[in-house]
Amino acid sequence: MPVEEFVAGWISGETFFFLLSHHPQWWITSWGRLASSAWREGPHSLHLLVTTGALGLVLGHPFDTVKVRLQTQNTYRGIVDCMVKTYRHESLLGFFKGMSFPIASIAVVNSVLFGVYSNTLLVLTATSHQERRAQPPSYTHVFIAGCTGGFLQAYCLAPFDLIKVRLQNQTEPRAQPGSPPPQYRGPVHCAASIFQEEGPRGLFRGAWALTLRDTPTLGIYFATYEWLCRQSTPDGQNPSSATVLVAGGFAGITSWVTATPLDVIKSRMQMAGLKQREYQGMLDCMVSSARQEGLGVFFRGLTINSARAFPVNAVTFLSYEYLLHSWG
Ligand SMILES: CN(C)C(=N)NCCC[C@H](N)C(=O)O
Repeated sequence: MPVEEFVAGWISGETFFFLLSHHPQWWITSWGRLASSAWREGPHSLHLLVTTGALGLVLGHPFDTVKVRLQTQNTYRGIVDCMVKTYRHESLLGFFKGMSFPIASIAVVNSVLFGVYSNTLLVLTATSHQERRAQPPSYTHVFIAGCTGGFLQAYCLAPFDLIKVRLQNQTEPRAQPGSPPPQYRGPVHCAASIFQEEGPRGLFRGAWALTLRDTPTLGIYFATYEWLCRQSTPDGQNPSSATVLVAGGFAGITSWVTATPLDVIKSRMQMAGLKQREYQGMLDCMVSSARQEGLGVFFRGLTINSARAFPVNAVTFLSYEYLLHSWG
């Protein structure tokens, strides 16, 4: 099993926005050279990539917080209203609630996703990453491998995602003397409280909706990426950095557009019993949400999530591809 697929997934999971936050001209042209020279230069520069990559998640997190709040709370009239209210009541810090667990888990989650995807393709097509440009896999194989990666990553992601969503939904301002403290004091307290109150299964609340969200949409994610790369690359050649960025960005948007209805249900199931009413199950959540708020409820957070998905996934694919090429 090619271990480098997991390592590339790990590192690309940590490099979101790294170059966006430094020199925008670099990430279009020479991210590959930078990543491969970082690898050759050894652990020190890789460490630099990993730590600065965390900055990417920090920059993307405010968009995610607005998305989660729009999906689970009915107090906002739209993106701007949510931003203004969050800023007024909670200051800039409000946008960064629940960020530490995603930072801690992104490397694990992405290495499972990209590693399982790539190894499933290896099993299905008997071609390694290096051979795949000369002998491209069929879209059916790409789709199946993506679904398999999505299915397995969902289980790694579920507890981290639950804690993120619970913390993002705490709208209390920073603790003032005399004011009631928020329900959760931080991610560890949140995890411990859920564990104590509901047992280990409680940490997997919403996991079914998450699995149903990620299994087909990650198939779509990888198939879109492959299709866009092949459209703009001569046969047998590797796609250019610009192609990888654009294909990765659009793959992110396409998969999130298709994932949004179940993303809304997943977030609501994760909040059930707290700010939301309890649901009998996923179907009950879907039906009662649609009855009370109309079909538009299934597209809440779509715009802001698409804006976030393009840069995040463009850079993820670029770093993943180039790390693999620089080793191969
Ligand atoms: C539609 N889905 C679930 C995905 N495309 N997931 C894979 C990309 C996840 C990336 N860290 C992001 O947050 O966009």
